[in-house]
Amino acid sequence: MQLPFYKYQGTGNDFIMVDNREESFPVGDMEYISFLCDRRIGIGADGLILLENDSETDFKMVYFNSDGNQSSMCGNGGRCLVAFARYLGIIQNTTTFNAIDGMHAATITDDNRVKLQMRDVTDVKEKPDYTFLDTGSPHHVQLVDNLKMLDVAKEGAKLRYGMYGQQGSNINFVEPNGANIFKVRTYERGVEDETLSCGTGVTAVALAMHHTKRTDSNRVRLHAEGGELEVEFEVATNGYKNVFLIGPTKMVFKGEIVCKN
Ligand SMILES: N[C@@H](CCC[C@H](N)C(=O)O)C(=O)O
Repeated sequence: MQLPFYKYQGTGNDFIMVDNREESFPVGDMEYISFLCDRRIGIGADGLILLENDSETDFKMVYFNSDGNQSSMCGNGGRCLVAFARYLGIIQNTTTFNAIDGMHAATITDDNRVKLQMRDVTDVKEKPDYTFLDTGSPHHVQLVDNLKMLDVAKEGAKLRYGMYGQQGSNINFVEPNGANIFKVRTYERGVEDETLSCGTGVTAVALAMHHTKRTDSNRVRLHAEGGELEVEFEVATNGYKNVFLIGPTKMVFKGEIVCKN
């Protein structure tokens, strides 16, 4: 087996990218996907993304977590896939593509960041200690005092399994860091560990901070462990619309998969 692959990262959330327009990738093989994402015996990544043909838009995004399961929307992965589509010559600086949560529009800005439209959010559940919302993937958002010292892998796993069971949720811990700026660390389901950044996660944090009146701005900066992202949005009658996730992406290497597992 000889299969070209590319590796991208967006604020430290890293992905194996495969151009699957000719349908050569073994899509149903979970074990193979988790092997490729394994950081010791495989390539290593938080997830694997296939770029496929789509009849309605420029391309289709098919996303797998590093455990090999196909999952819900990945914001950083979507941004990286837009950069990959431009690299492949499929698009120029604007695009629409289909993903598991519907159609997304995106633009590559003059400073080379990818601005990705996320789905509208209509249901924000505000609880005394946390907020829960779905920004394409499910997210628990919780304020903490000493984010730097928090054992995110341990505390995230406790909540992910304890509160949300087998289906799970991603868990975001947040600390305000100035006007309209928040520090975020995320435990990702499907990676079952802390990742350096989560795009749907920081989007959820920005909306949750606005909903709970910790910011009144509709443009919020988020400091993830792997870099800075911005989220813009408009308030709608029943939630949020025109939600955009903005940040850098980078191709870090390309190679060839030469074995099965
Ligand atoms: N890293 C992603 C989120 C990927 C999906 C998540 N692990 C899940 O299964 O819900 C992002 O950037 O949004």
